[in-house]
Amino acid sequence: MSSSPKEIPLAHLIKHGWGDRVAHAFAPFAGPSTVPGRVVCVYRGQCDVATPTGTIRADTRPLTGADPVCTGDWVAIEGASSPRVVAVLPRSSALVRSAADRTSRHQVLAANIDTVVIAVSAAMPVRSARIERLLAVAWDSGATPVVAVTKADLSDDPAAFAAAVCAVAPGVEVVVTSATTTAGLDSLRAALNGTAVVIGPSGAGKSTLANALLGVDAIATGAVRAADGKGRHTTVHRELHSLPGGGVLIDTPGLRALGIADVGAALESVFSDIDELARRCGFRNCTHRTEPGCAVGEAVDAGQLAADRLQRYRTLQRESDWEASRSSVRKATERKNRDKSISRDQRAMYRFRNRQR
Ligand SMILES: Nc1nc2c(ncn2[C@@H]2O[C@H](COP(=O)(O)OP(=O)(O)OP(=O)(O)O)[C@@H](O)[C@H]2O)c(=O)[nH]1
Ligand SMILES: [Zn+2]
Repeated sequence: MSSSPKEIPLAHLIKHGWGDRVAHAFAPFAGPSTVPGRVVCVYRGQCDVATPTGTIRADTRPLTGADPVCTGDWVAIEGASSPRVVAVLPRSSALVRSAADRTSRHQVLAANIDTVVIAVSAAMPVRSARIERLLAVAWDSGATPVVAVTKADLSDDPAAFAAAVCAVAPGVEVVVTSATTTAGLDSLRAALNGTAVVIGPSGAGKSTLANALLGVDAIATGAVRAADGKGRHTTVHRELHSLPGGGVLIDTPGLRALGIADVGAALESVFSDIDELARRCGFRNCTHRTEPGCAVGEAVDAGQLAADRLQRYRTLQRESDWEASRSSVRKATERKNRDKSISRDQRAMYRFRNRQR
């Protein structure tokens, strides 16, 4: 046995996704009284963190910023009797949405994720725009999206449903599942990699699916209101669980309105079919409206591309551009405020010096 402080028992951390990348990221923070940990659940001013010696509650108030940590973050912890988070390690990926309150702030839904599972209920009609929006956020995170069609047992024709989903999710694996019959669960397990996060609207069956993958009822689930098929927002926290066969799963509360952040390049992945066509347009900066030799327009005319899909692409692009301009305004304001406070500090310092003379 070694007495080196760096020799930490890692079994509990490995279960929560510890690996070479994280070990490397933690190295600069390592110290005799510092341990690594992964944020499992976030509360106001506190969070639950999986550490080498088990999951503990830690204080996040030493950190600055509005939402200093989020579920999935790797952190450095100090203090055995009253543990506190002293640093957040750089994120390898982050699922970000634009704040619903229209402040220009963004909300990080989950960090350090490898797979984004988009839950789409087969008990409801396909909502293309919503799926594309979820895909935009997923691709933008840096992780790989997978669509899990849920509640296949409630659909008359799950295959047709899946085909309609595939049409708006080119290049994305679509797995048809039912937590009730357990159909498709093994295929979904095989599609997961590292840390997976499940997102989707309330009532889509995210928690039920997560429980089925976990093999235990670790997460409370809710009954869907019969009248409108809408969920009641059972899940309140984003919570990280370790999967029995390896890997990690984060369950999230239903996303009612999902504002996209500046997702620029991610839209090319979401609409890779259109992007592919656009490469063949006569003009490089073709807007696919009235230009001659527009391959996108030709595909619409030939019935190969749905006109409404092109329309939704434009809508998301506008929203993303608007978010991009908003965030550059925000950054400029932040800079101005920082400069203001620096000059305030400088004035205070000069006053102080003058008094010393
Ligand atoms: N028939 C059937 N019902 C399901 C299936 N999966 C989930 N449900 C039901 O759908 C309802 C909503 O499921 P939840 O897992 O709570 O949905 P959720 O997406 O986690 O909802 P929020 O926590 O509100 O975001 C519950 O009544 C589940 O029993 C399934 O595979 N088949
Ligand atoms: Zn064009």
